[in-house]
Amino acid sequence: MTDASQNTRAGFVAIVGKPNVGKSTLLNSLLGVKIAPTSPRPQTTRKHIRGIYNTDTEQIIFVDTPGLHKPKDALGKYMNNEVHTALADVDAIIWVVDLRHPPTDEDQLVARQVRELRQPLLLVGNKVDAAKYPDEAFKLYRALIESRTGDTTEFTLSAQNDPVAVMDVRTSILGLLPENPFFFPVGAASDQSREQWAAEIVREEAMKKLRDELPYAVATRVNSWTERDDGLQRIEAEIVVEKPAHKGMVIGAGGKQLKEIGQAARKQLEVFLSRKVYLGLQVIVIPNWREDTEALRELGYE
Ligand SMILES: Nc1nc2c(ncn2[C@@H]2O[C@H](COP(=O)(O)OP(=O)(O)OP(=O)(O)O)[C@@H](O)[C@H]2O)c(=O)[nH]1
Repeated sequence: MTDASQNTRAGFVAIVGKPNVGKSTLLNSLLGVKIAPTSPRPQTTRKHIRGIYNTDTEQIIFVDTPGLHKPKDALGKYMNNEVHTALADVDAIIWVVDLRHPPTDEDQLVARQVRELRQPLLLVGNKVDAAKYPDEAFKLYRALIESRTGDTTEFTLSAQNDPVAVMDVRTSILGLLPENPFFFPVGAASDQSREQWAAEIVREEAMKKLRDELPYAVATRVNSWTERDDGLQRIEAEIVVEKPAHKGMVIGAGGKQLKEIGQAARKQLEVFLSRKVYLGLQVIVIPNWREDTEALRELGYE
């Protein structure tokens, strides 16, 4: 009998870091395909999204954690729980920091978590392309975890436009994988359903357009997805807001903003699906959904 586990190595890797440092961007480059949503606003990644990288004999399962922050409401608490769950049982941790700035309180919070963990750590100093004093900044981040006992490997890079450096990170991770059979069938790129993926793209585009506090009160879901004989993908989605007053803000004067959100999302979906897409978008109100455990579950935050 052949035992696949003799020849294969596989493991889980968590990506941590405060909001907006480039975790999703790094994950996307590590995978080579777009999985997690990226946008210029912090806290875009609310879901526990995994991406999987396969070679013939190796499998890396990435756990993309939401930004660590001080919980303000039920959603915030959910997010911090996610971070703990993600870190408890992984084989390696990638901590992403933004080299454009020295560490903040939020980085200290992440560092406190990372310090306690014995797994190998990859400290990734990101956005070096836009950093004035990257070496000085890196020193300050390194100092936050001086007392750590586990191995630390350091990288300075630009997740956005330095694929060669990102490949070094991936090679380093591959070297850390324990002997294991594959956890997921080869060919699986993500454990998200296509509906969840499309909903994230709609949310990403909505958040780019919306201003101030509103984006954090926006959730999205896809209610139906059908394929016509000619290949057209018909997707019906909802943007969920928590107050009636927010509805109009999302729709915009004469429906202009909703139309723009829909167009931008449709374009993205068409690129990734290589198919024509019809995207139907509705805005609905679920009062205070962020405080409502039931609604959070319904919207996929569990
Ligand atoms: N200049 C520069 N910007 C980058 C780089 N990597 C990411 N960014 C930008 O930083 C912003 C945040 O990137 P994300 O990947 O969404 O960050 P994140 O850490 O996943 O954010 P959250 O989901 O809020 O936790 C986006 O506007 C990215 O385009 C980089 O290497 N250089």
